[in-house]
Amino acid sequence: MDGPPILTAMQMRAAEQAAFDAGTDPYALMEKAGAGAAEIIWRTGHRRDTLVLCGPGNNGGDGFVIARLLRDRGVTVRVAALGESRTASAQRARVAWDGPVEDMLIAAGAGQVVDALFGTGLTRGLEAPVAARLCELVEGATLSHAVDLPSGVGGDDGALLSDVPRYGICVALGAFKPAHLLYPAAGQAGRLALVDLGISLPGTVRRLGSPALTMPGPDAHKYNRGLVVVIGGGMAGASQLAAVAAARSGAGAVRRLAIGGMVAEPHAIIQRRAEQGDAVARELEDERIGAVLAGPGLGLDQEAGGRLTAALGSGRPLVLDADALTWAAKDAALSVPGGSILTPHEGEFQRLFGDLRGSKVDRALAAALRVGSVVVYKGPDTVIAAPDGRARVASGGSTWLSTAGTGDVLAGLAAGRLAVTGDPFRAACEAVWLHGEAARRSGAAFIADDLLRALPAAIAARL
Ligand SMILES: NC(=O)C1=CN([C@@H]2O[C@H](COP(=O)(O)OP(=O)(O)OC[C@H]3O[C@@H](n4cnc5c(N)ncnc54)[C@H](OP(=O)(O)O)[C@@H]3O)[C@@H](O)[C@H]2O)[C@@H](O)CC1
Ligand SMILES: Nc1ncnc2c1ncn2[C@@H]1O[C@H](COP(=O)(O)OP(=O)(O)O)[C@@H](O)[C@H]1O
Ligand SMILES: [K+]
Repeated sequence: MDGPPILTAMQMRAAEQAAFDAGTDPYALMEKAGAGAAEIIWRTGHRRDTLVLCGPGNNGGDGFVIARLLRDRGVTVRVAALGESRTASAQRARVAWDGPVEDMLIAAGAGQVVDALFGTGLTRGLEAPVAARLCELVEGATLSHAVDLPSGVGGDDGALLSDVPRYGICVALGAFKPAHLLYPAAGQAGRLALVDLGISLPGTVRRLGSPALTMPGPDAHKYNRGLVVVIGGGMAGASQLAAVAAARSGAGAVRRLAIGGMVAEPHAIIQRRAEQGDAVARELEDERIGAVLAGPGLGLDQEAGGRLTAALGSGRPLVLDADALTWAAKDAALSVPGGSILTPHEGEFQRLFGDLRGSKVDRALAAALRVGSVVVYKGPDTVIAAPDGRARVASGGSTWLSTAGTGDVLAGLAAGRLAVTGDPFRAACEAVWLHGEAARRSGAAFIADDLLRALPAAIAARL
């Protein structure tokens, strides 16, 4: 579940400084970063003629190292710079490159372009002529690499500070930065590669890794594998999708509390009628219940509010999604019990938490702290945040997920994994991973129901 760390520029500088304080030579670190990047560029580009663009800071210094090492392997390399090198390490790397240095603004293109203009030191957008020339050169190349970051993105929040071209590969140095995973920058970075610089890094914010799941033990029975209750409402299909997802996530038993007519299949879902809050409250007295899901298809009428109130007061572990989040945003009396899982999309997040500051990771962490619960802030870049400061980011998954009902499936998965594990953060991480993996396995133009069918294979892949 723990993918590689994600560091802001300030955290990256602190980690590098700690390494320098412990005796690492700054220039040796630049050589190591440049060598790692050159290796990746060599493996993908081979002998393609190459233009390396070098900026004034250490990112440019990496570029000079890359240029030298590619040339040493027999690649035809040209270097074009944007001004003089301003740091001691970059100046040293520039001297070690003993070939000519062209002016970036007038240099001709090449089959392969390496952007080492700016990395974590970018403080503002590129000047318009520089951004325009960068776009022309990168878009005119067959293969393009961004060194550490695409020049022009806000490394800490993934914003585009000026026009940014789309790269083939982005080689992150030392650690991923938020912009590698957060949109819109993540959409321009292309395929991600990571160079390990061997320095010690903080690990509270990480890329979401694949979970280690386990089979039920020989002592397993339906009630000790996790009992989930899904509270239904006017839109039966939504709570049914969630209920089946919970069942397919590995839970032992799933009950769906329906209003009106029952959904017949699959027969494994236990359907019970509970329209009023008091009927729901009675259903939730069962102490074996490991998770209650409220929200998908719940409704916004008065009876729906009564059913939600019963869930919030049940004392059972909760997953709140969709209409439950809309209720919580508009009715201050409906406070969210700590230790829950909330799964808002962008609109629900805005309604619940308003305009928080910072990157999507910062906003998710602030929201988690405010409600004392795990927040799954959904989207093409989904951030899972815990009140203790941990966060995981899942990005670059199937964009076919942008179809109705996939959020209901995710909420059901979160409830199922919560009942199985009893740990809200772990459950949310496992649910997001399984959801993304089921989408990957479902190919193109799938619908939410198809994700349900892909879940057993997604789980089997992690046993
Ligand atoms: N620390 C290390 O030892 C290691 C670091 N590593 C590498 O260093 C990179 C970070 O290096 P960095 O901090 O030197 O910043 P970098 O991104 O090169 O740019 C800063 C320069 O650009 C300037 N500038 C900013 N914005 C601008 C704009 N819009 N238009 C024009 N100029 C602008 C800014 O000057 P300013 O005008 O803001 O004073 C400054 O001169 C990191 O991403 C990684 O690649 C690796 O080698 C591993 C070892
Ligand atoms: N463009 C996208 N790329 C990847 N995943 C997406 C994209 N759009 C939505 N998703 C994912 O699909 C799901 C949609 O959930 P939600 O918006 O609640 O939809 P619904 O309410 O219709 O079920 C979330 O898990 C979200 O992260
Ligand atoms: K760069």
